[in-house]
Amino acid sequence: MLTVENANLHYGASQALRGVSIKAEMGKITCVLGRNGVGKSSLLRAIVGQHPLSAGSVSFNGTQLNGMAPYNRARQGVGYVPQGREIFPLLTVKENLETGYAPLKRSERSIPPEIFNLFPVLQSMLGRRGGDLSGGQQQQLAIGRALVMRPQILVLDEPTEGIQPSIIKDIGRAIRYLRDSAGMAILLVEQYLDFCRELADHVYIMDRGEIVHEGSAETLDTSEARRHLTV
Ligand SMILES: Nc1ncnc2c1ncn2[C@@H]1O[C@H](COP(=O)(O)OP(=O)(O)OP(=O)(O)O)[C@@H](O)[C@H]1O
Repeated sequence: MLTVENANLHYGASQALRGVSIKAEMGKITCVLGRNGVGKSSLLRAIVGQHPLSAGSVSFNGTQLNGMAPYNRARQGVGYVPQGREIFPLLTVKENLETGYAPLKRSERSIPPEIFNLFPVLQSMLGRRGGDLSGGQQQQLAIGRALVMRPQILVLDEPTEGIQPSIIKDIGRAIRYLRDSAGMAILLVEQYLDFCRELADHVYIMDRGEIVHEGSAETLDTSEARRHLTV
């Protein structure tokens, strides 16, 4: 289980997270909903080690991650799909996937065939440049790259952003498969309420750097959620 406790995060004098506590259980999909600028990406950056917390803690399956470099968090099993996907446009699809090898030992460096079962388009485009792929294909590539290191938790930053509905369905299916077959923990942040409701087991709503609501996806009060999602 991933546990974030009483997390504060600052950019200079401006505070982006205020006492945030969340949990993401193994074999469950946890979604943090919130509109633009409420601190969702900051929370994920703190979890993967791209920005330090000014107070609070992050732990995964009992190991404290605070102060640990991002590549060591990856070795602990934390996989990350950043907002905007961050695909290398001039590298091929295969080379982009191979960048996921970095935290692995030499003997472990292979692309799990499961990635191509989840996203067949990646296999058919292995030799194409990342920059030639559509936004949806790039999102599938970014998820594939994170899976190369065989994570135990997958952390995704707005996986539906700017993506056509058919590919959103494929991504939802892949996320469910990872939860059900591998017992992976999935933590995703989203603004897209329906995607979150259909997919998540547990939902948090974030507003202005704070968690303002928490509960199971089934009991989520959608009008309350929408109130926090509209400006
Ligand atoms: N590098 C930075 N330097 C200064 N302020 C930042 C930085 N990154 C984010 N912020 C500010 O921190 C707050 C939270 O931003 P964050 O990106 O975490 O929100 P978000 O909910 O992920 O929004 P979005 O969906 O737009 O990414 C915002 O007010 C934002 O302007």
